[in-house]
Amino acid sequence: MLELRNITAGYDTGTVLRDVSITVPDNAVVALLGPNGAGKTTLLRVASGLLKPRSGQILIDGEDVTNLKPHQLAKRGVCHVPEGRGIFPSLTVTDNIRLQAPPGNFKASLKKATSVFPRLGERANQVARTMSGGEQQMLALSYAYVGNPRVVLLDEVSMGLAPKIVEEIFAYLHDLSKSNISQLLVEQYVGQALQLADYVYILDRGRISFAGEPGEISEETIMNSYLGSLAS
Ligand SMILES: Nc1ncnc2c1ncn2[C@@H]1O[C@H](COP(=O)(O)OP(=O)(O)OP(=O)(O)O)[C@@H](O)[C@H]1O
Repeated sequence: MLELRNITAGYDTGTVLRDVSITVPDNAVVALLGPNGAGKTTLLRVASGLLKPRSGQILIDGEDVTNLKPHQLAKRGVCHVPEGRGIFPSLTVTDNIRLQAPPGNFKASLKKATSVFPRLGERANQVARTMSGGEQQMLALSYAYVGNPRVVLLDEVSMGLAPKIVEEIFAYLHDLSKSNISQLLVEQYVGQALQLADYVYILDRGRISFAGEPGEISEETIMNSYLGSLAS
């Protein structure tokens, strides 16, 4: 279980998150929704160790891991698929997977990635930057399958993709949710995120404004809260 407890964090320009607490239980999908600029990406960066919080704690199974570096958190099973994909654009598909595979596990990882995403198998020797947006996103998502993580932090993985590819991506996330890997999902497709999620948090201007199960809140209420936030 991954827990962010009473997190306050921000940048030189100011505080972004104030006293934010969220829990990602084992084998659960947690959707983190909220309007632009609410602090969702910032919260994922705190969870993966890229941004140190000013106060608060990160806990894995109750153990305080707040001071661990990103690569140490990755070793503990936290896999971050950042906005903008986080792949190595000048490397081939195969080399990207090689870098993500656990030591000594490259061949098995390549096999796993290409069985989940056959398109990656067809493009194994292609340089990542020359692939379509959807293919690049599959490569980024394959990290969640090959690295053997416990929790995957997914930052707007559907961003900028055609509706058909978005559908495919959600189908993969659905598959992923059947394995014993948890997801913390930041998504602009609120309806799809609600369908997939076991728990939902809404972040508004750096604070949690709703925490509960998807059945407790409608897509319409969420969209209205986005509009309210923009208007004020
Ligand atoms: N590296 C940075 N330096 C300074 N300010 C930043 C930095 N990154 C983000 N911010 C600011 O922090 C606030 C929250 O940004 P963040 O990207 O976390 O929001 P978000 O909820 O993910 O938004 P979006 O849905 O638009 O991606 C914004 O006001 C943003 O301008």
